[in-house]
Amino acid sequence: MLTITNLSKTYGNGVVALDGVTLEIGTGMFGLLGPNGAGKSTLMRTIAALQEPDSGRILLDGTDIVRYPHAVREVLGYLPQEFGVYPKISAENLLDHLAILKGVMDKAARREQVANLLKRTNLYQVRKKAVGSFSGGMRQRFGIAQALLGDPRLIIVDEPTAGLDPEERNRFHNLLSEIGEHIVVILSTHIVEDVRQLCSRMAVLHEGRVLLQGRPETLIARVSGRIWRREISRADLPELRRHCQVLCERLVAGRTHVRVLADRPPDEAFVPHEPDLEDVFFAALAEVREEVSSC
Ligand SMILES: Nc1ncnc2c1ncn2[C@@H]1O[C@H](COP(=O)(O)OP(=O)(O)OP(=O)(O)O)[C@@H](O)[C@H]1O
Repeated sequence: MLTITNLSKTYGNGVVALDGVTLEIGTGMFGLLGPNGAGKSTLMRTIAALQEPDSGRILLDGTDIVRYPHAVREVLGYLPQEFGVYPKISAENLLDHLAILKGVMDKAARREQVANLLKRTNLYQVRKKAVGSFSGGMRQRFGIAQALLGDPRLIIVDEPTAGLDPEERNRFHNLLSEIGEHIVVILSTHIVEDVRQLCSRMAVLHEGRVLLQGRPETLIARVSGRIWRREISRADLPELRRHCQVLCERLVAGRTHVRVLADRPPDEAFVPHEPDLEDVFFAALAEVREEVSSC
C-alpha cells in the first residue's frame, strides 16, 4: 500500500507542481489522469525517490520513502516518459547489464530472470537485436522488462502508450494488466481510454491538486443524468458556451457534436447521454475552471 499525504512541490521558477496531494493506492492498477502540466511526472518522480518534495509524506508499506529513498529504489520499477536506451546493445545484453545495476549479482539467476522477462514481454525472439532498432511498441515493452527486474513491489509507468499504434497499445495494455494483478502499478497518462481499460482505481490531477479519486464506475455514476448531447453548428458554439458548461465538442462524420454538464437539458435538441470516464474527466476540469472564473 502506498500512502501519499499532503505532498507539495514548488519549482525554483515559482511553478507550483504539487499542491497538497493526498492519495491512497493499493495493489492493482491505479490511473493518474491529468492534462499536460498537471504535475503527473513530478508526482511520479517524487514517488520514485528521484526528486524530493518540499513537504509531505509518502509511505510504501509503512516505510517513509522521502526519508529513506534507497528503500523504495530497491523495490521499485520505473518506466519514465523519456526512456533512453543504449541503441547499439542487444536487448538481452542491455537487460543483463541493467539487472547488475539493480543488484542481481548471481549470474545464473540473472540469466534466468532476463530470459523470463524477455519471454514475458514477447521480446525473446528478438533478444539478439539492438534495442535501437526496435519499434516504439517493442521499446516500451523492453521498458517494462527493465522495470520488472529485481521483482519490484511497485511499478510506475509514465505516459507509456503515447505514439503506439492500436495493436501495440493493446499488447502493452495486456502486459500491464497482467502485472497489475500482483503488485501496485501506477499508470500516469492524459489518455482517458488507457485508464478506462486498465484501472480499477484512479485520480484526476490538475494544477498540482487532486480533483477527485475513486473507482471509475463510482465516479461515472456521480455524473449520471447530468450529461446531455446534441449536434450543433459551429457558429452557435460561443453562445452555448456563455450559458452552459460545455464538456467537449467533437466531430462525428464531419458534424460537430457537443456534450454539456447540466441538471436539465439546456434546450429541446439535447438528448441524455450515458456518461463515460471522459465525461468524468472533463466535468472535473470544467467544474474547477468554473470555480476559478467565478472567483
Ligand atoms: N524542473 C522543472 N523546473 C521548473 N518547472 C518544472 C520542472 N518540471 C516541471 N515543471 C513545471 O511543473 C508543472 C508540472 O509539470 P509535470 O511535468 O509534472 O506535469 P505533467 O502532468 O507530467 O505534464 P505532461 O503531461 O505535459 O508531461 C508544469 O507547469 C511544468 O512546466
